[in-house]
Amino acid sequence: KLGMAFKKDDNFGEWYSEVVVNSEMIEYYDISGCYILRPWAMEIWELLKEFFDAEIKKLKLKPYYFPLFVTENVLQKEKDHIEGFAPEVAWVTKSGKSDLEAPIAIRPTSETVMYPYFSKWIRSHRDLPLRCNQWCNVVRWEFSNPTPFIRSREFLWQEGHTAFATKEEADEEVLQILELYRRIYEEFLAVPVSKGRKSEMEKFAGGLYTTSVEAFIPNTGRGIQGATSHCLGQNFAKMFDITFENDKGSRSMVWQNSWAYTTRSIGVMVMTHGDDKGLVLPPRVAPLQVIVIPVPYKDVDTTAIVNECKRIVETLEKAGIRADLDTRENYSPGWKYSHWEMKGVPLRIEIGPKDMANNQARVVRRDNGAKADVPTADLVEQVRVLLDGIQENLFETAKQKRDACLKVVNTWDEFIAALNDKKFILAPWCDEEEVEKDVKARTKGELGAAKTLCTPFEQPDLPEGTKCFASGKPAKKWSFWGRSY
Ligand SMILES: O=C1CCCN[C@@H]1CCCn1cnc2ccccc2c1=O
Repeated sequence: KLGMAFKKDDNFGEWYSEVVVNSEMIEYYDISGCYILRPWAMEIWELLKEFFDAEIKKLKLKPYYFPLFVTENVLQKEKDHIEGFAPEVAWVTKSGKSDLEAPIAIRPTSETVMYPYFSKWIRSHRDLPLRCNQWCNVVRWEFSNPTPFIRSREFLWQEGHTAFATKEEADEEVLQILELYRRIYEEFLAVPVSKGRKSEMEKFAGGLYTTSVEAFIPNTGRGIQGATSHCLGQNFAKMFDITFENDKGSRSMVWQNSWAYTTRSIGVMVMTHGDDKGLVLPPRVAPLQVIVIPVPYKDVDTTAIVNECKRIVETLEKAGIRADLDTRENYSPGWKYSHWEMKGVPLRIEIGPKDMANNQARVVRRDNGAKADVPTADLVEQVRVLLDGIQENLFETAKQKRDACLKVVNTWDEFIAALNDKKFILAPWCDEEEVEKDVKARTKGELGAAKTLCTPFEQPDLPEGTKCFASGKPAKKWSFWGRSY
């Protein structure tokens, strides 16, 4: 498939669907909200997993795999965590023609699957900290508009579940994991995010507090939660009787965390960097960083050109660069340029007779189209410099675009104007939940209501007497507000 039918700034939804399909990341499936993840997506997921897994192993996380299924009564165990989510739970009710005795739920998350066993495994403080991570799929049978990677009824994630003897240890880990999520987004996906704390209304109801990294999509003017790291306090310990014998010989409840990032992160990257030629991949997550294309010429020795391409690919691969060549004879060089641009490959190397004669390679950047003739002797070094330059340029460009959407407001009218202008809003808030609910009520409409996205850890100065933009009461903090995914 060559060329895009939709432009990013004209029809974002159609553009996005076209990019994820034409770049061969996604194949649509015949069940709504379910998608096939093809190698071009899975290889990105695997590159992120490689980084994250290595980092959490340094934090002493151990790999587990728990069952996909959970019984009804165990799922209902923690009331406030389930309330509101119940409609999304998918149930198995039959096997073959016969009904199951009792319906079995498919995990939408694994707290209730795991914690009865945490209770069994944790006896004394010597069993702590317990640090459990699993890479798996979860199912949430949502009904709002399904979007590849961003909102699907099944998705892949990692979920970490940890238990500590003290709140201090839990508090520390919440932030260590949140920093890893920031690195996933900013250092790998080249997407700027804001670290902060969710409001009492937006947090995970079953927990004590929720922190998150929040991204923003300028084209739609919507915030999007990138990843989340909760301190659960002792709520689940109470429900599932997860206690340990403390040094006074009595029993104490553990302090727990749970945290996750999902395949949604890939969708955020696509939305952030993609352009009207298709996907644009940050080199650190590109399954292929360099594509080498022979440009044969009539009555010129094509074999020599193809051999030079092979030599270049081998040299790059030996240097740890993910490279390949496209020698398909039934496609023109021009067709190949468009094809690999659609797939977002960061660098293209063209080798024609002139390049051969001059012992050079024509190197073309996907992010800004810049072309350079590089002596083949310097190729590895120059490719590394270019790949780092692309990674940096994509992040800086995304950061500038996101910051250009940021609007600081002080009054309701400014807030509404900014909301209608698709801005990422920073506003002084009195921190009252009634006001949060009121803002939702006053902004609901077909685009969805505005809500708090997070209260950023980095708080701008809040002068004495600053008033809440919505209630006029004394403001207590600056918070990010906006419509969201
Ligand atoms: O975020 C995380 C991080 C990873 C572990 N789980 C927590 C909290 C999940 C919250 N949640 C989200 N959707 C749900 C859907 C159905 C049932 C339950 C739930 C549910 O508990």
